[in-house]
Amino acid sequence: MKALIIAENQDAAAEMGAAARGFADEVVALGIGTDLAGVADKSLKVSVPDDRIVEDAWATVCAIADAEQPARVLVEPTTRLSGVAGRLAAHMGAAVITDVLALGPDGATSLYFGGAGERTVAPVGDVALCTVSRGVFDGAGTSGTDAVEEVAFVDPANPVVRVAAEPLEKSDVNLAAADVVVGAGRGFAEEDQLGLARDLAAKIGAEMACTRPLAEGSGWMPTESYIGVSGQMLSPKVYVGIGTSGQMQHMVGVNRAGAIFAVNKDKNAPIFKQCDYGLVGDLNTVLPALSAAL
Ligand SMILES: Cc1cc2nc3c(=O)[nH]c(=O)nc-3n(C[C@H](O)[C@H](O)[C@H](O)COP(=O)(O)OP(=O)(O)OC[C@H]3O[C@@H](n4cnc5c(N)ncnc54)[C@H](O)[C@@H]3O)c2cc1C
Repeated sequence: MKALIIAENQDAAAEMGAAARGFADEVVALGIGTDLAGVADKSLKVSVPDDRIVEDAWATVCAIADAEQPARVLVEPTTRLSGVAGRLAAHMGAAVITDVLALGPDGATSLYFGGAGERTVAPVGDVALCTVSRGVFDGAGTSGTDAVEEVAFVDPANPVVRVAAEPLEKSDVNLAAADVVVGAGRGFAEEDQLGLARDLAAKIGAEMACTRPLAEGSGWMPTESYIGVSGQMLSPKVYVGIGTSGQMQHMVGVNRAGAIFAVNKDKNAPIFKQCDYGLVGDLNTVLPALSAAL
C-alpha cells in the first residue's frame, strides 16, 4: 500500500511519516512550501508563487495524487491545508477520516463529537484521506530520504487573488517538544494575571499554553498555543491546568500526559475527575504561593 503525506511543517510530516511506516510499503511526502527531509521514500516539494496562496496548491496536489495513486493520504490539518485536503478528497473520491488517533492498513481510530468519543472506522473504497493533528504520533521513529524533488506549481482554474496581506506574530515555542506544559484557562480574568502562570512556568521549566478561549476569544495567547481537539495534541510528562474547567475538547489534547495537575477554585470542576493531583483554590493566591515555594 502506498501512502502520501502532505504537510507544511517538518515536525508534522515526521509524525505522519512514522505513522504511515506502520502500514504502508511506500511513503511519499509532499511539502507545501517546505522541504520535508528524512520522512519518506520520496520527497516532493511545491513552492507556491508569491501571487498565489497555499489553498491554490490544490491543483498541484491533485496532479501529484493522480501520478502517485496513493491508497492513503495523510494531511496535516492546518487551516490552509484543510482546504486543499477537501478538494483532493473530492477529486480522488476518497473516504475522509478526520482527527485520527491511530492508523492501520484497514482503518483508523478517530475522535468524534469534538473529542467526546473515539471510534474505529474503515473506508468502504480503496482510498482514504486522513487528517492527523500534531502530537498524536509524537516520538514515533521516522526514516526516509533527504533528497527533495521540486514539483512545478499547477495554476488552478479560478485561483484566489491576494489583495493584501499582513504578517502575524508567531510564537516560536515548540509545545509538542515540551516535557512540562502549563495551560492557562478562563480562570484568568485579566491578561496581566497570566504573569502569575508565566512565573510558575519559569520556575518549573514549563512552556506556556492555554485553552481555546484565551487564544481565539480574548487573543491573549498566540493561536498556536492552544491545546485540544482543534488545537495542538500533546503528550508531555507533566501538564498543569490552571483556571481550566476540564472540558473534553481541551482535555483530549493533554490526556496522554504522564501526570496532570490542576488548580481551580471550584471543587466541582470536571478537571478534578481527570487529574492526578488537584488543588482547590483561587489562582491569585495559589500561584504566588507555589512560585515562592519552588
Ligand atoms: C467544536 C469545538 C471545538 C473546541 N475545541 C477546543 C480546543 O481545541 N481547545 C480548547 O481548549 N477548547 C476547545 N473548545 C472549547 C471548550 O469546549 C471549552 O469551552 C474551553 O476549553 C473552556 O476553556 P476554559 O477551561 O479556559 O474555560 P471555562 O470552561 O470557562 O473554565 C474556567 C475555569 O476557571 C475556574 N476559575 C475561575 N476563576 C478562577 C480563579 N480565580 N482561580 C482558579 N480557578 C478559577 C472556573 O471554576 C472554571 O472551572 C471547543 C469547543 C467546540 C464547540
